Amino acid sequence: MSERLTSPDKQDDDYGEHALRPQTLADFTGQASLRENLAVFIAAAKARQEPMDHVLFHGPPGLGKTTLAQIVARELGVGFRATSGPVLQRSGDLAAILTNLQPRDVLFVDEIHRLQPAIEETLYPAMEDFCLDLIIGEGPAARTVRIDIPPFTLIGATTRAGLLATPLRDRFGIPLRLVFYTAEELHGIVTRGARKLGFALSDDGAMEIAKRSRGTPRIAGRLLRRVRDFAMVENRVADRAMADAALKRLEVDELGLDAMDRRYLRRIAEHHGGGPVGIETLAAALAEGRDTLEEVVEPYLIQEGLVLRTPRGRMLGERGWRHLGLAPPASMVAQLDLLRDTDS
Ligand SMILES: Nc1ncnc2c1ncn2[C@@H]1O[C@H](COP(=O)(O)OP(=O)(O)OP(=O)(O)O)[C@@H](O)[C@H]1O
Ligand SMILES: [Mg+2]
Repeated sequence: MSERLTSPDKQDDDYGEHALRPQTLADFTGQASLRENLAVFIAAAKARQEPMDHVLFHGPPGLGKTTLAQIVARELGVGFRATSGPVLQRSGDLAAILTNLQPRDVLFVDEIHRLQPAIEETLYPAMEDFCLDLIIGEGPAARTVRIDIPPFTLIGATTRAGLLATPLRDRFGIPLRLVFYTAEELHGIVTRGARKLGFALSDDGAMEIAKRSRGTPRIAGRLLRRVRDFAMVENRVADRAMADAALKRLEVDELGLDAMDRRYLRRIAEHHGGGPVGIETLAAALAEGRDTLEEVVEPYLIQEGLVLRTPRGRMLGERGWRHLGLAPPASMVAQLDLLRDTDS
């Protein structure tokens, strides 16, 4: 997919993110209940001087999974080692990492739903009993030796918890789901970010960015940096009008949707009468990967009621019709009412 300003996916120019990344749990805005739970587990593990139980962070991209993993290690006062599902190619790679950990260290595995099956198998005894089953030799002479590894905390992150094998998912004692941020929370994040970047952003300017960030801190940070560019060049304080003008020029609309989102919504409205339409059909028509639609485009549209996921495919929600400036056909209104009734 081409680089979209409002895509929650990580992009090349996001190196600017590091400056904004919160370093402690207290510094981390939003995800209140998740944060409270984590604080308890961290305190308990520290008091017992044991490794914390394994944690799985799942939720849409850009909500803070990697950030939280780093914070957990820092708060526990242990080392942090990071790798990812696609990077780990051989069991030996994983064994090398595991045997080199210090006791109670955090091993962070990003995109854990993309682990090779053989590596998953290696991980099971490591997670459960802190040991590895190594195969020594080849052919009939091959034998397995079990070796101990330092007790550690595995922190997995995934945008697709549904794709995790059940035995793997079950081995995480602490599964935590991240949710989209409210505009108020993003307002706080944006305000703090502006302060860190040392630029003048008014309160309503911050709110304008917050409301258009698709509930996602990564996008908020990105929009903040772009608005700052405009403010610098025009030598103005970034207030609401300034932020609005900048975001309009970047084709980010009032709901934070960009051209891709609107293309997706319009496709359902104009070619499928509001749906239901299958995800594969949509992906082909929009020339996008199904994964991208499901992981990156749809979660926010669904959460905002612009799109509904039904057993028979995607439907445009009432809000989706309105956002396009269209009225849903009468037959569609009846269907949507029905769906709403079964929902509640
Ligand atoms: N609660 C927060 N407060 C302030 N900034 C945040 C918060 N959560 C995330 N961020 C910012 O958003 C950026 C993206 O967060 P992060 O990389 O942790 O997301 P992620 O969930 O790991 O995404 P992905 O699924 O793409 O790996 C961070 O660099 C950080 O600057
Ligand atoms: Mg991440």
